[in-house]
Amino acid sequence: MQSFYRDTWADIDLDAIRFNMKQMKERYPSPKKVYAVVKANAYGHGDVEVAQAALEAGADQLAVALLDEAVHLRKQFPEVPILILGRIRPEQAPVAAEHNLMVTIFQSEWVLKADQYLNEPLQVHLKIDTGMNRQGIKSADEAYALLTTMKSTSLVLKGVYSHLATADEDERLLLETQMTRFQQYITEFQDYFTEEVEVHLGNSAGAMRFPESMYDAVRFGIGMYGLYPSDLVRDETKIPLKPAFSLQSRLIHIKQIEPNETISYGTTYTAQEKEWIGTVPLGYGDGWIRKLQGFHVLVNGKKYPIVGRVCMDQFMVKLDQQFPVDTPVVIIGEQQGNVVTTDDVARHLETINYEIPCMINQRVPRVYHNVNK
Ligand SMILES: Cc1ncc(COP(=O)(O)O)c(CNc2conc2O)c1O
Repeated sequence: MQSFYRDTWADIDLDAIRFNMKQMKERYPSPKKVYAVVKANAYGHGDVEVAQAALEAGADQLAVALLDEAVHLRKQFPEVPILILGRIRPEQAPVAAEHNLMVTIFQSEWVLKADQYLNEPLQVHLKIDTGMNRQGIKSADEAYALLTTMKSTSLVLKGVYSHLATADEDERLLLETQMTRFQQYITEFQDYFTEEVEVHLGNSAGAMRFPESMYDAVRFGIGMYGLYPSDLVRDETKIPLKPAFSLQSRLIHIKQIEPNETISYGTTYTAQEKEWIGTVPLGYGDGWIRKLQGFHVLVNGKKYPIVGRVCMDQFMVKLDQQFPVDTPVVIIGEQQGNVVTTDDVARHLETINYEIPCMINQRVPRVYHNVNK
């Protein structure tokens, strides 16, 4: 039963999520662990639905960015290990402990402050910054100070990890530097990083390219959604992935305009001849931004250009014939053997595929397919 009224929606294929997770599990089998990275509402796909499908397909644990995301998922998944990748506030440590969440730490002062609020154990993963320069401790001295400080607290070390900045690129210097630095920490602090401490380093690119060098667990994000971290990873690994996200709509209006008539705000498009113009109910109010003027969509299996400025709720396309109202429009996905990919949209916007499903906001309903397995 459809629970929305509008003529635009995103189809999420949960069988694709399962297929992609199985590809990762095949290349990185148990007892190694795979985190399904479902932060940012599962990269715009829907965190609960994706987490459920990923777990069905063999994912061992979940990773999110925010305490808010983790608490939301804990309500749906009472037993699954959940790691928060971002920093939470020290005063929120009891919330994480109460919900049995794993928290990322990398500041000694945080450890001391959080412990003042805690009256039960809190599971933590130590983040090491080996070159991403975003979060993490930066030296062995810092690591020693933090681990020493931890001894007298309620914090329980459950993991140690780092994040790779260029695993998706044909760049070896920083990649090898990061891997070497990480191993140096693992060796130097082996008395702290015992069997119970999970060691993890890989994102999708690291996990797909170098599974044998990825320690105890990998954090599988973009690949789970059927998108490659880069063309290099796709071509080098040849791992088959199936895109889970497609974006559908219908023509809500079609008319013919005369030569020299203009389209939309600011008259940035002028018809050169009699032209059929269709209106599609998606706009920058949905995250389909104005820079997508000049991109294209599929109607009847053929690519047609977006003409004139994208509005808040609609955009216009130049057609080559009259189509009836309600004619299906594929904005991202396949139609009659033709395809517009998330990568095509990313290329037009001079960005990466990660950003595209994330940018399509929650005014666009997500419709889940192949839910129960
Ligand atoms: C710490 C950490 N681990 C794993 C992942 C998963 O990476 P993947 O999707 O390439 O597999 C991310 C993704 N973080 C981001 C992806 O894009 N921008 C980010 O900050 C991350 O920040």
